[in-house]
This record gives sequence, structure tokens and C-alpha cells, in this order.
Amino acid sequence: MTSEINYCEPIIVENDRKALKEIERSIIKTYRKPIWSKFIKAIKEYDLIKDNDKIAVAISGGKDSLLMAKLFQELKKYGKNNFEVEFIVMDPGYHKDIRKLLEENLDYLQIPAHIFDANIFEVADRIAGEYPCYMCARMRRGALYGKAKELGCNKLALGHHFNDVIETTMLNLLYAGSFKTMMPKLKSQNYEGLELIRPLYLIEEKYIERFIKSSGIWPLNCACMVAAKKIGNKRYEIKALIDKLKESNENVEMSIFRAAQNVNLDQVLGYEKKGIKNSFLDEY
Ligand SMILES: Nc1ncnc2c1ncn2[C@@H]1O[C@H](COP(=O)(O)OP(=O)(O)OP(=O)(O)O)[C@@H](O)[C@H]1O
Repeated sequence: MTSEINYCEPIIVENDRKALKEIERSIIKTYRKPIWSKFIKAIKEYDLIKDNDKIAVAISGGKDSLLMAKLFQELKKYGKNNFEVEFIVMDPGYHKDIRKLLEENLDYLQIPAHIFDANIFEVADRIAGEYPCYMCARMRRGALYGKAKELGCNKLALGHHFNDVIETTMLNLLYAGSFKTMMPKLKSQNYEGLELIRPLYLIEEKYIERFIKSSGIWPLNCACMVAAKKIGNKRYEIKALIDKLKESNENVEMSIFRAAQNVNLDQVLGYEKKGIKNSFLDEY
């Protein structure tokens, strides 16, 4: 299976860059149903934004977080303006041409971002051996939380979308032997008073791809200079597996998603709550 998988499929943008106003309009018009409405729905359903929140919106420069930044700007324009945002971008050690592309995109899209440097790629590559992704993700999370805190934010928004959520569920099931999903929000254990939110939770990746391609913006693709050389990323295998399953069951993605909404505690052998393990035998 591994040999067939493309570990980092780049997004090829087919048309010229559209005018900024047109790009912004397309978010709430052309992509109203699959993107804008899903963004609003997740915010409402999971109560992601409260009055007076100050939200650090984390942008890697990839398609997901660029869209997320624009969604927050549109929300401030057309929705309730009861919160503040700060856009934060951490440079983990990008190649200088990638850094330039990132800055140009932010500039073109009029996203005023705090860009800061962290030496994450180099450290993860040096000390994490063949499986740098986990270490890199942890260090990255730390750097982003730290910056959010420094800016006085109480929330950190990340650009994980619907497909990230179901892939995580499957990764846990198939490789960790546990049933766990990616949550739409969670309180940080290490940074008191900081909450992580995922406003793209209900948005399917294919629409983000369509949006970015039609905008003519070249997002950062495979900017990671470490994992591209190594094969530690099981996520791509899961993606391929879900695609394969979809050929015979088009609802498979929704089923995986719903599984985390419909856990039947009478039909599990054991579960963990607040760090304490429970067995069905405890109450049998
Ligand atoms: N260097 C960074 N600076 C700021 N935020 C980041 C950075 N890297 C990741 N993030 C945040 O973490 C989220 C998840 O990171 P991940 O690398 O899994 O994203 P991705 O699937 O490549 O998404 P994207 O298209 O936004 O890069 C991003 O959407 C973004 O919000």
C-alpha cells in the first residue's frame, strides 16, 4: 500500500490570482454552503466564540489556515463583532523562497500577521530520528500557545478540518488501539486560561481545495523540510484507506464522524474519564 501513496500531493493552482474583493466575496457567495455556513455552524454548535474573546488565529500559510484567517475577517465584517483577533505565523525554519511566498500571500490577502521565528525543523530533524512529525507538532503547539499568551489571547484557533477529524479517529482506532477523536475545542493543560478551538471542524477539505484553486493563491505546499524525506506519516495511508472505502460506501466519512457523537457506553469494554480508567465490570 505504502508504495502507491503520494506523501505530499501539492496543490496546483489553475487560474490567475483573483482580485481580493472577489476572493472575499466567493467565501460568502460561491462557497456559502460548504464553507461559510459550516464555519458558522461549528462556531454555534460547539460554542467556540464568547463575548470579549481574544483569539490568536494560527496561520501556517497552507490552504486551511489561509482560509481560516479570511473566514475570521469576514465574520468580523458580517457577523457578530464581539471578539478580537490576532493573526500569528510561526516560521519553523522555512526555506527563504517559501517564507517570501508566505509573506506575499499575507500581504495580498491583507492579513496583518505577527510573524515570529522558531527553530523547529532543525531540532525535530536532529533529535526525533525517523519520526519527526510528532515531536514537531508538539514543539509547534508550544510555540503557538506561547505567542498567543504573549499577545494576551484566551483562545488559539487552528485550521484542522473535517477530514483531519475523521482521519484522527481512524488513526487512533487502527494504530493506537483506542477510540479518540480530535475535539472542536479543548482547554490547554499547560497554558492556563488558554483554549484551543477548531472552527473549520465541519468543513470538508475538498471544498477548501476548490476555494484555494479558484482564488489563484498558491498556498504553502509541503513546506515541511523534514518529513518529506521520511516515511513516518501514517495519515496519508489513512487518507488513501478512507478514499478506497468511499468507493463502495459514499457515506463512510460521515459514519466515522458520527461514531464519535454516538458512543454507546453500554457497549464498550472500558473507557477513560479524567485520567481514570473504568471497566464495564465495575458496574456490572
Ligand atoms: N508554522 C505555523 N504557524 C502558525 N500556525 C501553524 C503553523 N503550523 C501549523 N499551524 C496551525 O496548525 C494547524 C494544523 O497544522 P497542520 O500542519 O496539521 O496543518 P495543515 O493540514 O497543513 O493545514 P494548513 O493548510 O493550514 O497548513 C494549521 O492549520 C494552523 O492553524
